[in-house]
Amino acid sequence: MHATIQVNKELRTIDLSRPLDISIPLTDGSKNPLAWYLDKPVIEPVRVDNWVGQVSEGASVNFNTIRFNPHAHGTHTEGVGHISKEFHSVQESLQQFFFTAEVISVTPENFGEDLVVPSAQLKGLLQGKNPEAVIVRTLPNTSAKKSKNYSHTNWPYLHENAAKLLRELSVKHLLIDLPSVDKEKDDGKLLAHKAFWDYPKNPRLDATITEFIYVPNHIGDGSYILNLQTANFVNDATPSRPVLYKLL
Ligand SMILES: N[C@@H](CC(=O)c1ccccc1NC=O)C(=O)O
Repeated sequence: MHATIQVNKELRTIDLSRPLDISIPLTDGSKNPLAWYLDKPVIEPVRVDNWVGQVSEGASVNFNTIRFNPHAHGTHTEGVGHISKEFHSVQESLQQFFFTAEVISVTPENFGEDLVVPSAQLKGLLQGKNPEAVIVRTLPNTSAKKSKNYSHTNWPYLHENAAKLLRELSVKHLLIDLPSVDKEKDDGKLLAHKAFWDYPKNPRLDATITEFIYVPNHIGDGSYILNLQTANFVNDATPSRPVLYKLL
């Protein structure tokens, strides 16, 4: 099924039968990716007295309870409520689900002991484009990202000015293939989160950050339509499933 959509004044076509999924599936397996010092998710049948919620154990249905953390266990989308004193559900920040998007591949640069994506690199890669969403793939891009335990690894992060640049370009949705856009252990500074959301000065309630995506190498850099869907959890963050469609 093809859909023709109007993007600004141009008509563009996408093929809905060719979704490019850039989420990481959440499982209770030992290969599920991890961060923030948590153990893997738990998916287990409900047990009440002698009853086990599993068809192979005699129940009529499979009836699992899932225990997981959206920030630690895979692809998730968050709003400014992730860092604010006041409660804000990410759902307040995501009320439309299709966006113009640009995939860029960045090479984090040495910065003291850290690897950082500087503003100038983002600026160069965006080539003056003005998408609603920017999808950041960090290089090297290996499939090990889908099953990595990131705890205590000091992963690469966006320089505060890189996040600020995206805000100044009015980018509403920032997606990245790391557990956080910020440094793992930063004493709570969260500089890139704050710069992107303009928090606390002028909090951007209509902007989201999606972390822990994986952009397979067969998806080239360039322009796409992004469908960003989440489970409807009322929380600062929720598991999400970003899907790209190539512009034909
Ligand atoms: N970088 C922060 C910690 C942080 O961001 C964080 C810590 C535990 C669980 C989740 C965190 N951030 C998640 O998005 C710090 O070092 O204080």
